[in-house]
Amino acid sequence: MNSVLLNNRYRILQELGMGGFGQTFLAEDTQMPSKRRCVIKQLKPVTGNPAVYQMVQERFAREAAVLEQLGDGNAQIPKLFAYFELEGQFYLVQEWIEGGTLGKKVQTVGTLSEAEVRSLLTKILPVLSYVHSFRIVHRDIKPDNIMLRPSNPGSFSPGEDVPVLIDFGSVKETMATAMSSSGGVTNSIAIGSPGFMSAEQAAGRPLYSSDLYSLGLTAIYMFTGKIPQEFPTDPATGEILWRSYVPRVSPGLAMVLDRAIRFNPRDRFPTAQDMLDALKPDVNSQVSTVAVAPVNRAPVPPPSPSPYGQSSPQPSGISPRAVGIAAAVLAVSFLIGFGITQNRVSSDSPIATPPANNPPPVSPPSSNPPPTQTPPIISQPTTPERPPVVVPPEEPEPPVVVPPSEPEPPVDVIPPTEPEPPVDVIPPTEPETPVDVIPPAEPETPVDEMPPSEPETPVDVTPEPTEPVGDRPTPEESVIDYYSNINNRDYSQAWNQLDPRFQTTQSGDYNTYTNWWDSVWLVNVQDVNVVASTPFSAIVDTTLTYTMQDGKISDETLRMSLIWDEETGTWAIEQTSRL
Ligand SMILES: Nc1ncnc2c1ncn2[C@@H]1O[C@H](COP(=O)(O)OP(=O)(O)OP(=O)(O)O)[C@@H](O)[C@H]1O
Repeated sequence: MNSVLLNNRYRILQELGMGGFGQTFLAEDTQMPSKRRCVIKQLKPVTGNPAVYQMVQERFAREAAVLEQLGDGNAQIPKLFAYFELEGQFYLVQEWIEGGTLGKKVQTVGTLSEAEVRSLLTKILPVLSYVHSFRIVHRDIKPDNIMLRPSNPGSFSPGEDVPVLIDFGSVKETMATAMSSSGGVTNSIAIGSPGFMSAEQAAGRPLYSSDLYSLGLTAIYMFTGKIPQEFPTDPATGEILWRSYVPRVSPGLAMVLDRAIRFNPRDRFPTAQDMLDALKPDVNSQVSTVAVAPVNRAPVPPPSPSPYGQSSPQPSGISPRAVGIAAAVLAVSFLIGFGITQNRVSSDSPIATPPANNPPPVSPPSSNPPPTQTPPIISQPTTPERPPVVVPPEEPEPPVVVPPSEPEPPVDVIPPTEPEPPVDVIPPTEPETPVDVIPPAEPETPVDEMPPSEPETPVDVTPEPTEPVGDRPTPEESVIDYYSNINNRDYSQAWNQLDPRFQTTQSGDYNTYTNWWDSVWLVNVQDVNVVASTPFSAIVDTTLTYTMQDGKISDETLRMSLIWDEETGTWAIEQTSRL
């Protein structure tokens, strides 16, 4: 392969890694005067279906645009130099980051001191904050995906390392696009790395705080050289019990890490900035006691291949209990069901929908009869008089850089938060077969591979996925984005994805809407299937699994009517009804 120029331009110098979606190479760009080095990431889509492949192509182009934007705006994210498609495979050409990964460093020089851990966290959190401001969840924060670039190349001074985030999950997720057995679009696996991945992310619904969870476990790895699966968990709460392995950590930092890795996202820091603030000595006096723990410079055993072929650090001997923890997370995934994963809550993404059947337009599931709804009929083309996007008064429209809007963590852990139903709305009843998913039960069989979300071989497309018009989002994408907003507690964005008529006639008011959704911990989109569509309207059947705050789970399928709003360039949810 050395003599061959990839895309008539890039000379492959060396393979850097091989993962579940392809390979990563170090290459030189023969069309640059300097023959500068670059990293080429080759990605193979999982689908063999031509219709899905076209969708992958389009998503890949969009994700590449996001990666370009991210890399251009932050020195701690590799720049995207180019992207292309060749013989059915997709390629990203990225800036080569000098240095090694954090995982490699711990393996070679040993665990880090508290000062070093703090320093790295303080340098990484602003990058995560930046990434989240683009409404993107990285989804694969772990020691092997943090490069340490010496600030002074040539000298290796641990304190001066600048962490660089590599390997964003969104592109891999795009490659995982597949056709579900019902003909809808789905993702075949959850993206992330077992152990470092939170339960909600394993279930296909990553939140901003999922990255903070992974970062917290990465920090604990820096301290201990142990991957998350090596720690026991509290059987009652699901929390990872790591403190006894780092006896000399200062209480302040221990508290920060404890909160970052809480099982329930509501108990974590809502934003990267919050976590950064908590690390500052002036905010948390306990943190000011920087206990410099003696550094164990004994190298950590080298990693063995992870399920995705990534060089995740692995224990030399994983205890059965540790394996059980990983399996527990995956068990939760199974319980909730792997669904369509849309990590990026794109600003160009329209559409949203509340669980139809319920009272308020955007509310949690219920087994009660839904309010009478108009039968699903393809709606009229968008009326020119359609009012502009309504911004709820309670939550002003986020600024250009949209901050993550996860809810403030409650004081208590996983409180039953069934809100009072609105007067004119039938409250959702308890799901018939509640399943306890918080905390995860110890699974019987350890699983160290991500299971495919769609167990059956995909069936041919019926009907074809909607054809995007230009850069228009598809109805499927819009539905997915809507629920991503719900899961990210970005209610104002979700509310704006409802047609104004739907807002007033079905949802009651914005407060009702948010109260209802607050009773839902996670909505997992299992399947999105376009039943009929025109350029102006679409009927979409969406199968959802709701995990309530109290751990109960219920499923429902909604028939959603979407209309195209030319003014905002988005699909709006006009009405929903339960099938
Ligand atoms: N921009 C970069 N600069 C320098 N080295 C990089 C860069 N990107 C990746 N690498 C190196 O290549 C290795 C493998 O890359 P990467 O993690 O992106 O893919 P992978 O492990 O092959 O598969 P997967 O995408 O499934 O994780 C990394 O661990 C890192 O050492």
